[in-house]
Amino acid sequence: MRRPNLSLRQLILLAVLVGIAAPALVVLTLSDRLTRSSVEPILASQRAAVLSLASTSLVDPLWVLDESATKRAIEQLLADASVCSVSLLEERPGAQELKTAKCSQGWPTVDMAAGIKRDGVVLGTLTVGFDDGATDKLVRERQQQIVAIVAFQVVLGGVVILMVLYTRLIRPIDRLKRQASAIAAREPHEQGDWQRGDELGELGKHLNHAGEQIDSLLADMEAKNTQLRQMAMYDHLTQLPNRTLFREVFTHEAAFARRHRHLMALLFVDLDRFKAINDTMGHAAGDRLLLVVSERLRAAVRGSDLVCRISGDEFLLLLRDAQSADMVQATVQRMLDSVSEALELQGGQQAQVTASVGVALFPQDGEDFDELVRHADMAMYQAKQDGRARYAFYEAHLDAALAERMELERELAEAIRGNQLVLHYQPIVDAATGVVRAVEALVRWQHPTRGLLYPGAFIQVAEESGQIRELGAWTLEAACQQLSRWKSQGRHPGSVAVNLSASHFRDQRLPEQLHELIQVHALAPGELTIELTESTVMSDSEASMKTIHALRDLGIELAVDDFGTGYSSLAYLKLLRPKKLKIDRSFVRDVPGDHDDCVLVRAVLGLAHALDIEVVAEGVETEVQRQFLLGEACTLQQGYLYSKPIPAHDLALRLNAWP
Ligand SMILES: Nc1nc2c(ncn2[C@@H]2O[C@@H]3COP(=O)(O)O[C@H]4[C@@H](O)[C@H](n5cnc6c(=O)[nH]c(N)nc65)O[C@@H]4COP(=O)(O)O[C@H]3[C@H]2O)c(=O)[nH]1
Repeated sequence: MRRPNLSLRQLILLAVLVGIAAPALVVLTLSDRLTRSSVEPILASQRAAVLSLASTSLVDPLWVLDESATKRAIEQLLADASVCSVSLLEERPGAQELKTAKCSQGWPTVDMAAGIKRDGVVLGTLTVGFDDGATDKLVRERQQQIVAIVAFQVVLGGVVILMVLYTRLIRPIDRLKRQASAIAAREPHEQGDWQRGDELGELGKHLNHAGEQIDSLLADMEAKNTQLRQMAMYDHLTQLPNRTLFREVFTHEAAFARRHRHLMALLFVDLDRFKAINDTMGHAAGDRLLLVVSERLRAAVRGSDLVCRISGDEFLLLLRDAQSADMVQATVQRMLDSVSEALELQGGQQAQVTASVGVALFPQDGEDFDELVRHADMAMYQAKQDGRARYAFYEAHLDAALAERMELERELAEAIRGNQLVLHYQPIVDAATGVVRAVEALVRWQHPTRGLLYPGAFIQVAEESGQIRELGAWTLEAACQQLSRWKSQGRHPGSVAVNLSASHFRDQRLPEQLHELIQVHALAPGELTIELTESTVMSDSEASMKTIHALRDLGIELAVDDFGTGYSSLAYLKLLRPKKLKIDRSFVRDVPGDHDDCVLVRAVLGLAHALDIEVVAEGVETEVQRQFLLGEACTLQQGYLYSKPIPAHDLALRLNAWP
């Protein structure tokens, strides 16, 4: 059976009512019987006493037959309030029964009789009719008293119990309930003042404590939630929205723009050569630069436009109400100008960075976020291809070629990290003796689907995407490791040459890194040759020269690669003082048949000998070329005539065979 759903207050009230009123009712119900049972013996003994007294008072008058005294005694008896009627029957012969009554006919009476005796002689019988209505009256009076007492008890008991229960139980429980509800509903609530030492006081104190803990947990959770939301939706460095939030806002705005036929522009901004700046100036400087750039981007657009950072040096911007392509163009140009202004980094370092921007318009260049971002990304690539520090609008025909190129970049990043790169080695031989003097490490990419790729297929991509630094680091590590392994196997190929490109030389930390590498692999500095091209030295010559000098100071050898193909500056050659010059194979290819090439080779050899620089002829494919070069005292030669670049394992077998 379901219990009625009563509140505590109702239940207590009910309990009090039942607990107090029920006994009272029982008392009242039984009071008639109880009163009667207590009153009746009293009345009976009173009546017996009256009867006995009356019969005693009649003894003498009856003995002496004094009629008047008998009457007086009977009248006296009749005067008693409890007596209704008196009847006297004398025992003497001829005596008449004497009957007197004062109550009306039919009045309830209780008749009691007693014999009147003297010296054992029965003189008569006295019968007294006692008023039975007196019993009821007495019982009623008693009952009224009981009712009054019970009522007083019920009221007083009820009031006292209810007051105590209300002040000591119901009210505190109400307070506890309110406090607990406020805690549960996470409403602001005050601590209860629980001074009392009973169970409710204890409970109140526990609730206060629990409330405090819940408040602090909630505050903690709130703070964590805010932090998580901040982390999930905003970039931690610049505090700009991140891609997730940008996508949300874009989706919302796109629906609005579609309804109101507004034009929106999505801008993909990528900083040019940021990675190089980050690597050369350090990460703190890179972070500061990103902060300044993000400020500039924000300032260049309207407050209602959205700027977000999606990764290292990439930003997305949403121009909500673009109005026209011309307006977008003006905004983007303003933005590019602002970004490229010189800025001061910590410690007064000056820096300058430019950005390439790709623009895709909504809805014409893409219906959804991913498509639009992809197209803006492609347009940004186009801007990079066009020479950086500029913008390009997405055009449908960009798709195929750029997508392929971007895919290649992504794959290359995976390749560098996923160990898909391998080094092949090509010996540099003393043509007079056939002894291997050195090996050049040349990188290959073991592509998972396209087979072995040669540097021509990916070095430029690595250069342009900034991945060349990572690739170079990998090559240096792998080459040094290999040389060290050969050495430990007793097969020393002289030294190993590694190609590094211009951006490596802009990094002032390169000497330190190479020094560490040499130490780790227990190589002598002279066992590592760095090949660089003339154009490397020419670009950003001041910074590169600093690095080059530091390398030379370390004892690391330098070789100028492809000599003769760049803007050969003799002044630089003097400054560089490389250990080796490598005559480009385009000059070797046609010797001795081509007179000009022969003159050029001789000139280079003459110059190098004068400056005490060794010369390596590249691309030697034929015996005739070998003989010609030997005849010109160019003994160090490299080319297919001796060996193509081959895997380390194959080269080791060859080294066994060579003197
Ligand atoms: N036709 C012909 N070619 C010959 C002959 N002997 C050698 N070669 C090729 O000439 C290139 C010599 O390397 P390089 O001038 O440093 O030119 C290299 C170098 O500038 C660059 N490269 C290679 N590996 C790396 C690397 O690890 N880092 C960087 N930054 N560049 C690299 O890629 C260029 C091309 O490398 P590869 O394709 O391996 O091409 C190699 C080699 O296979 C020959 O007798 N005839």
